[in-house]
Amino acid sequence: MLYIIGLGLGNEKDITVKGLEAVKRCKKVYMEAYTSLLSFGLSSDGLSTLEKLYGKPVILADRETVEEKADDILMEAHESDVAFLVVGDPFGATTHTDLVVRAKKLGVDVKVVHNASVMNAVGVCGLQLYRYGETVSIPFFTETWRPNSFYEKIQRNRMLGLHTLCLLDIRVKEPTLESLCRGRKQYEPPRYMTIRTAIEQLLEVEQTLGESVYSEDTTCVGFARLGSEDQMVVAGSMKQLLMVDFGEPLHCLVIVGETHPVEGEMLGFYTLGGGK
Ligand SMILES: C[S@@+](CC[C@H](N)C(=O)[O-])C[C@H]1O[C@@H](n2cnc3c(N)ncnc32)[C@H](O)[C@@H]1O
Repeated sequence: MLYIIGLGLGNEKDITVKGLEAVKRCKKVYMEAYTSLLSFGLSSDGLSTLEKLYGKPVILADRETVEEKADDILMEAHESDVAFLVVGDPFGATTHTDLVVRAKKLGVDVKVVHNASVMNAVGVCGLQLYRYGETVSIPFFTETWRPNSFYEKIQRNRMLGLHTLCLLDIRVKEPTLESLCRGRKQYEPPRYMTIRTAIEQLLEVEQTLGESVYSEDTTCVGFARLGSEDQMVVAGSMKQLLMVDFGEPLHCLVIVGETHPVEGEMLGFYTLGGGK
C-alpha cells in the first residue's frame, strides 16, 4: 500500500492522528522535498525532528527521485506499506496526482491522508474560498526567460470579479549551468520567491502587455509562513506591499477581486494602516 500523507503547514505536530498512525505502520518513509517547505526547514535537523517523532528514518525524495525513481517507490509499495509525505495536502500541488495515476496503472493500492493546504489556509484573511478563480504560479524570471501566461489567467479571473491566488516559485536542487556543461551535477543554493519579487514581476508583465488587468494600486494580500506561529498576513496595494518585509519563506500572494461587504470588513483587520 502507498500512503500519501499530508503534513499540514506548520511543523511536525501538524500531521493528523490518522497520518501518524499510517507512518508508524509503514516500512519505508519518503518525504517529498521540492514543492514546499516545513516551517522548520528541510535541514538535517528538520528531518531528525520528524524521525524522532516517527521513530524511523525518513528518506528525502527530491524532484529527481520522484520523477525518475517513482516506479522503484511504487514497486516497494507493491510489496509492503510505504509512506510518501507531502507538506500541506497531497493534492495542494499538481505533481502528486501523477504519482497516484502511476500507482493505479501498476495496480498499487493508494490511500490518501489529507491535511491543511495553502489552498485553504489563505481563507484566514476573510476572502471567501468560493470566490477564487484559477490559481496561478509565478516562476522566477531569468535574463532570457520571462514567461507571462499567468497574466491572461489573472485577466479572466478579474473579469469575473474573482480573487487570484498566486503561488510563488521554489527552486531547490537546480543544477548550475556550469556543472551541466561539465557533466557532473552541482546545485544552486535553494531559492524561494518573495512577495516583493512576485509583485515586481507582475508589474513588469503589466507594463509589457498593457491591458490594465491590474496596477500598482490594486489591492492584494501577502501571506508568509501560513500555519506557523509567526505567520504574516498583510493587505494593501501592490505598491504598499512592495515596502513590507515578509521575512522568511514561504510566501504567496492573493490579488483581490470584487469583495462582499463581510469580506471587506475582515480584510480591514489585515490592511496596512487599518483599512478604510
Ligand atoms: C505547490 S504549492 C503548495 C504545496 C502544498 N502541498 C500545500 O498543499 O500547501 C507551493 C507554494 O504554495 C505557497 N505556500 C505553500 N505553503 C505556504 C505557507 N505556509 N505560507 C505561504 N505560502 C505557502 C508558496 O507560494 C509555495 O511556493
